[in-house]
Amino acid sequence: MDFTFTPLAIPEVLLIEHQVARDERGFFVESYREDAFLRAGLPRFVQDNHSRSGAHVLRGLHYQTAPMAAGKLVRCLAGRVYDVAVDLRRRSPSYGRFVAVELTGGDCRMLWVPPGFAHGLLTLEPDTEVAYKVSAYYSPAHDRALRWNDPAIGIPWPVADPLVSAKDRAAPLLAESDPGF
Ligand SMILES: Cc1cn([C@H]2C[C@H](O)[C@@H](COP(=O)(O)OP(=O)(O)O[C@H]3O[C@H](C)C(=O)[C@H](O)[C@H]3O)O2)c(=O)[nH]c1=O
Repeated sequence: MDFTFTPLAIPEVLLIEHQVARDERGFFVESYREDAFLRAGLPRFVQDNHSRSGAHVLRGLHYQTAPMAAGKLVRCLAGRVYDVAVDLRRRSPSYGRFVAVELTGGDCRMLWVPPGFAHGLLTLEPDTEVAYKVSAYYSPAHDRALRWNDPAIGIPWPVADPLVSAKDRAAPLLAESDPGF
């Protein structure tokens, strides 16, 4: 099965689509092939994550600092998410800008969020499940958060008052942070 890798408005962030084998039983996909992803310039992955959330839950904006900066290959398994990547690379022309896509369970699309970007997601339906591969192990010492509703980033989250963890509610603004990329 083939994959297509489409650069978004910030070209390092990719929307990845793949073929689907559908029949009367349902569907089958190859959701990942190392050879195709390495050929597309993505790194190898070392950890798989999976979260389930109720509706209108916002997780993020999160990133890990060097040398544990992690790229994330995000896929929605069930429900619907508004998924966001924020460019934290100081010398990038798109520093502080974001790209957002909506992913739904079974839509067979994934988002590649490279190292150097913060990632956040807002669930739009109950029992939404997201699975994502990461290119660096979780490291609490390098785990950082940015304020989800930082006006300097200006993400138009589709829900005004989502459920956000205490840690994320207390996250610093971009202007108060030094992600170091
Ligand atoms: C990320 C992570 C967390 N944890 C532990 C730490 C906490 O005890 C618990 C929940 O962690 P946290 O509240 O950081 O989980 P999320 O808010 O879903 O954060 C994630 O969601 C946003 C959208 C991301 O992009 C990151 O992958 C990740 O930060 O799992 C682990 O044990 N391993 C891990 O890799």
